[in-house]
Amino acid sequence: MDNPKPVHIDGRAGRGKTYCLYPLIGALRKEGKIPLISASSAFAAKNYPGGRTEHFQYGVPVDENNPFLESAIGTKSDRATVGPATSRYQPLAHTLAGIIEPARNFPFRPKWIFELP
Ligand SMILES: Nc1ncnc2c1ncn2[C@@H]1O[C@H](COP(=O)(O)OP(=O)(O)OP(=O)(O)O)[C@@H](O)[C@H]1O
Repeated sequence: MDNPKPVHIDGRAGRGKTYCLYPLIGALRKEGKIPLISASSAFAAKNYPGGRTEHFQYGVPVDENNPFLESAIGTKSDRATVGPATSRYQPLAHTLAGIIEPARNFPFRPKWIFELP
């Protein structure tokens, strides 16, 4: 927990992803940390207390004419280095950069990214 990295947890339905994350979320909350829990669908987000959809949590643009959900931040942009540099993560990277940079002295600093497909 002291050396955070993005963690991708994958697995077929019912294989224990939620079961694995619940104790981790609980441990982070017990330490006074604020895990931001989001999923690509509301159905999946509802599995987690406080879970939100990615488009709600990170302002992922939703545009039925643009299925690629690309933000204006380029993948090679400094602002995209916070998260994995793929178009899907650009809004997330943008949001995290916006939170982390001005908030160095603020206790609200996201550190771990658990990606659930
Ligand atoms: N290691 C385990 N030991 C005991 N029970 C487990 C374990 N892993 C999962 N389970 C149980 O299996 C069921 C399915 O697990 P879980 O909901 O975590 O799967 P999931 O991968 O998140 O599923 P989904 O993709 O449908 O959201 C749950 O009832 C959970 O309690």
